[in-house]
Amino acid sequence: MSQPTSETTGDIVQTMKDAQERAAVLAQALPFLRRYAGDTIVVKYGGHAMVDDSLSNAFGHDIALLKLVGVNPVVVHGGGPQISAMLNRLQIPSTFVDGLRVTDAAMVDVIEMVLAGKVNKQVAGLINQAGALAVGISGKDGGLIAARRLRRTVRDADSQIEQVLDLGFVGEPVRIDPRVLYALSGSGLIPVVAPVGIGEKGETYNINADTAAGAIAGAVHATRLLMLTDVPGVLDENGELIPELTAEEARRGIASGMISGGMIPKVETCLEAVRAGAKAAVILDGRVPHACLLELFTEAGPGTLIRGE
Ligand SMILES: Nc1ncnc2c1ncn2[C@@H]1O[C@H](COP(=O)(O)OP(=O)(O)O)[C@@H](O)[C@H]1O
Ligand SMILES: CC(=O)N[C@@H](CCC(=O)OP(=O)(O)O)C(=O)O
Repeated sequence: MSQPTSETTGDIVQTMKDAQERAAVLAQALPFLRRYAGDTIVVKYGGHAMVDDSLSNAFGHDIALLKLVGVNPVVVHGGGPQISAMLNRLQIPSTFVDGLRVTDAAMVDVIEMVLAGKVNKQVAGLINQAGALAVGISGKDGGLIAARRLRRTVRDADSQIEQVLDLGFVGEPVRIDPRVLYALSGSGLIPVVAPVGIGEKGETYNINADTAAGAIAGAVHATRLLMLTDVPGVLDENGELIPELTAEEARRGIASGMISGGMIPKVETCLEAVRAGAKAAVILDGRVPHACLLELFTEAGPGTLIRGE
């Protein structure tokens, strides 16, 4: 009988070590698996995160795994870059106010096609390919997101007169009817929601995906709202990650300018979600592979946690 060479012995030792490390990670996850069993976790999946194939596949696997271990994930996706690409092809220019795309009647048709069509099916497909069953719907299905025209006001610096801005068919959720989510989740399926809402007269509204995810997380009393973004979380003046932020600290951070730009609506959405009924919200780095699993099932919890007051 031939003796294994030292190289193959080394390989075997390494394989055993890898397996032991994996087993240790699984064992560490057990208390977290118990903690979240049967809970609803809302995950906001942004359009930028979708363009990297290996990250997208890891995301699909994470969501499928959550369902398999007894958690009820609800995915709310964005699609800003995908909408911009289609509008560019159609030579329709976009303008943004405070990160919101000003949306006229012609644009809202294109936006609904992109969000509730291509992107919605693509995200559901990622999860399906990972072995779970996801169903793509829009906020118009089952009356999930009743919306109205968003009213934005700005104050003129000189005259101090307030002006109402017309953002067209940009909507804000007024009522969430979660029955369609419960029906799907209760049947072993994973709802994947496009952030499109329906108005009183049947008109369609384009809703910022963060806002839609926050409203849904509040309405279903989600245990966690996970907001995947392109930074490690909320950073302080020195660029260090803030692991936990109270509502008061968040308000001070916005007032001082420490929290600015796109992070303002994100933090405000988290505050609104916990006010409305979510237990906590986490802003975390979607560029890290398996960010959702790391957040939920390890001590490391890599992002910024925002709890209710
Ligand atoms: N204190 C802060 N901590 C982290 N990011 C911040 C902070 N203040 C402003 N930002 C900016 O907010 C951005 C995240 O918001 P946004 O670009 O709208 O995210 P997304 O496209 O994922 O929705 C970060 O890339 C960063 O440039
Ligand atoms: C009103 C508004 O701005 N709606 C967004 C909807 C998509 C979105 O929010 O996508 P991300 O999460 O990928 O940015 C838009 O038109 O781009």
